[in-house]
Amino acid sequence: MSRIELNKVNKYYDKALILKDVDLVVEEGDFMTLLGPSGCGKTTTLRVISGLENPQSGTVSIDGRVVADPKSGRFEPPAKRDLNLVFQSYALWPHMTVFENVAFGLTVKKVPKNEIKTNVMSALERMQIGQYADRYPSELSGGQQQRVAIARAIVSQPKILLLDEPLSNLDAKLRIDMRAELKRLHKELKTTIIYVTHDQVEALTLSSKIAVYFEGVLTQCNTPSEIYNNPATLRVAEFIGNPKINFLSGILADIRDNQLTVQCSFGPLTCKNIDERDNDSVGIVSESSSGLEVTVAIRPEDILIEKNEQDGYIPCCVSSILPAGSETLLELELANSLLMVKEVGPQRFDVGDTVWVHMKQERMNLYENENGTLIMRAQ
Ligand SMILES: Nc1ncnc2c1ncn2[C@@H]1O[C@H](COP(=O)(O)OP(=O)(O)OP(=O)(O)O)[C@@H](O)[C@H]1O
Repeated sequence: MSRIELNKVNKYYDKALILKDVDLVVEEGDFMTLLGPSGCGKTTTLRVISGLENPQSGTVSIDGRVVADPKSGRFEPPAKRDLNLVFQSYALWPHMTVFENVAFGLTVKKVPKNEIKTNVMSALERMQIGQYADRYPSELSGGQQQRVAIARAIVSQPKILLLDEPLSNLDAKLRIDMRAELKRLHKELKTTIIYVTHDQVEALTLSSKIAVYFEGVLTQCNTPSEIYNNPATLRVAEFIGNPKINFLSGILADIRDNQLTVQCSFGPLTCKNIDERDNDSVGIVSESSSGLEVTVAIRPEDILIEKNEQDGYIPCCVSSILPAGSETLLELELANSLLMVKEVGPQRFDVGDTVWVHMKQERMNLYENENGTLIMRAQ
């Protein structure tokens, strides 16, 4: 187990600034996922942590030991950082058997032969590929090769495992199987894992923490449930969740008696006032905020839908229906907005129906339009 800390890390490739003042703490035993769109700097962060790249400024520390600090010229090479990196491409040696591939690092370190055998077989068994020890990589499926790559990374029992999109070459079913195996592996080995993906489902399923990046800026780092329920910015809210979160824009109209009213094109929406909530990271909504242009964000599963008129419900028209087995997605027209609603269970409505919706007050997040930041969080 190990703790990793990045402090104000800036990384340039040529003149392009790729990582911008990145502060990131990965606690011992964390399964930290770096999540973000293509090109946002996830792999670069892994490379800086591993020592394959040196930042131009800022520091990288492992267990309190500074391993990179351009200011003082300190730079510890990858081999001394007690970590292992698995790339998206498995990079197995084609002329070596599975056993030899996994044993390679230990052989180079001149570990005694019987110890190598025990450790390699234990890593292969852990990845459930012991029976393939004598095969060559070309005789294995993509998923099996991926397991060999992970076995090779864990055989030396590194304190830190860095995984760069390790499941991206697998088909959908294998990805799900391998996710479960990675989760089990993390639980068993208790290694600190830093995992790169642009697949949000993977991130939400596997991680103890998620760091969301956009264009080299670390925008939010928190638990999967906090990232999902209380995204720090409109951009994080839009990026996380499938189907996408609903945004309803309006003007902050009234703040009183712990009630906050946003005037939207279809009428007023009432949310609970921040006074009832205690989170320092959220901006304060005061009476002087009246008139502010804001966006209410609410997830499709947090909207109740009824066939008949109900007190406090808003009428909408069903514009499209997407049945998806155990759930149904409905697109509703609400004034000039479209609202996506997720209903568990079979389809109850038809296109053209008038339905009545209720948005759960306690599930609404409120963002200031000007800078896109969260000013009032859902509970
Ligand atoms: N060796 C390099 N030289 C120059 N630019 C690079 C180099 N490596 C990466 N970049 C650029 O740095 C940016 C961040 O790349 P990085 O690989 O960290 O992104 P990523 O978030 O991992 O993306 P992806 O999800 O597509 O793998 C990209 O714009 C990329 O083109």
